[in-house]
Amino acid sequence: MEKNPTWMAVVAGAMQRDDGRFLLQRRPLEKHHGGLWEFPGGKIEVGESPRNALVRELNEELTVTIDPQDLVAQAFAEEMPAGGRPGIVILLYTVIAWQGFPVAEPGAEIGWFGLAEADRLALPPLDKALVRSLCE
Ligand SMILES: Nc1nc2c([nH]c(=O)n2[C@H]2C[C@H](O)[C@@H](COP(=O)(O)OP(=O)(O)OP(=O)(O)O)O2)c(=O)[nH]1
Repeated sequence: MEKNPTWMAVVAGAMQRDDGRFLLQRRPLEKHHGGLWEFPGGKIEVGESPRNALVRELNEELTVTIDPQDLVAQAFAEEMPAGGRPGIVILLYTVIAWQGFPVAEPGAEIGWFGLAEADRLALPPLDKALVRSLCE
């Protein structure tokens, strides 16, 4: 029997501005959870550590540069496999420092939201729990 073939490991970053707001980005419409707001991040690639995956994703998506040591484990959440889609384990890190000004990729949208406001946005189910972990 195959061991755990159906789970996907995803990393995401919580970037907080001096005014207390967090950066969220809107998923492209054609993707799973299209149009919903989420923390920037993505899938861990083969051979990559979670931290290095997040450093890469945030550079690709937002052009910012991050030292892996500036990532602090914040929360995790999981979604069971369903409808032929793999399960997801998502690891959220707080990004305590970054270099550069976050810029969205062409076609993508980013915004800065207070936690109460973020909680009212259309979020993927896992992100509800992740946003709430930041309120604790
Ligand atoms: N990046 C990100 N993905 C999330 C969040 N919440 C959540 O359920 N997901 C899900 C959506 C996707 O099924 C999966 C991540 O996939 P992705 O499409 O962002 O990853 P990626 O950039 O590596 O994808 P790809 O286009 O290169 O295939 O995790 C979140 O806050 N951030």
